[in-house]
Amino acid sequence: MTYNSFMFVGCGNMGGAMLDGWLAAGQPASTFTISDPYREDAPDGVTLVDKLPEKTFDAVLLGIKPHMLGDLADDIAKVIGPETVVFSVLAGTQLETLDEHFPSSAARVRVMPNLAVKIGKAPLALVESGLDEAGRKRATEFFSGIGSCEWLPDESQFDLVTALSGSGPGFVYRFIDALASGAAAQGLDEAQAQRLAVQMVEGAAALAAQSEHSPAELARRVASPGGMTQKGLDVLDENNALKSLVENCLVAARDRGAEMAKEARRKG
Ligand SMILES: NC(=O)C1=CN([C@@H]2O[C@H](COP(=O)(O)OP(=O)(O)OC[C@H]3O[C@@H](n4cnc5c(N)ncnc54)[C@H](O)[C@@H]3O)[C@@H](O)[C@H]2O)C=CC1
Ligand SMILES: O=C(O)[C@@H]1CCC=N1
Repeated sequence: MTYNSFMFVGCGNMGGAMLDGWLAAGQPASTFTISDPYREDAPDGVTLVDKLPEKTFDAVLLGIKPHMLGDLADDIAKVIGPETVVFSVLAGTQLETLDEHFPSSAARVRVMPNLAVKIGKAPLALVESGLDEAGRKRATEFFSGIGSCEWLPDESQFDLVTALSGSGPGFVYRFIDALASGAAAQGLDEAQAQRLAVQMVEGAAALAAQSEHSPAELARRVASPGGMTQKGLDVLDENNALKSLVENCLVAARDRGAEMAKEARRKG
């Protein structure tokens, strides 16, 4: 199921990755329009406009930076009619803010993707205001082309989910980089260390996704008693070092979401 006319307002890293993902999943290019003044081109068949047209769309996806919404909302409202579903990937921008800016839309949906939408492998957290059952089904089918949908019952954990699955790739890339640079510091060729680290994480994640065992159990299975892995895990586990570092990282990212929500309300 699709939206016959789908507008991206802002199509940079995130919007662009979503568009690439939908095109790769077989969505017709002709259904997509991009409004992004800094974009010079669009994929074949996708319409690029230099200002918002005088017509409404079935769906509008906000892919701008969160702090821009207050200034742009009145202009964006021109492409939103009573049938339009507004999707927002804006970190920290709450449904209440979207409801205030776009009261005449059919529904507002916060979506938290990550850059893996480009290859159809992102977790997508969604929470909505105003969607009926059919609208929810349509959104689920459409977004399933670029990842797997997880609807949340309300917004209370949305910032935490953003930290986990939206920001998460950034944290994982940092860990991969630390593995590669640690091995390089110990004498391995830098490029080879990076290749090994990336392939190892790709395979480990794919296996965890298929496995009947939890990640904790899988770690236990890698570590032979008295062997090498256990010695390494002991370093990560000493004083709960890795777990508390990662929890602090998630909390810091989550709490920034609440600050951004306040900033967005002030600008609205
Ligand atoms: N980058 C990521 O991994 C993720 C980003 N997000 C959210 O995605 C949104 C966009 O982030 P990125 O794509 O990373 O930033 P970005 O800077 O790459 O994209 C923003 C786009 O907005 C465009 N833009 C600027 N002024 C505009 C205007 N007046 N009208 C239309 N477009 C305009 C820019 O040219 C740019 O292409 C943010 O709200 C962020 O919270 C959410 C999840 C993950
Ligand atoms: O850093 C940010 O604010 C956004 C949210 C998730 C990923 N990027």
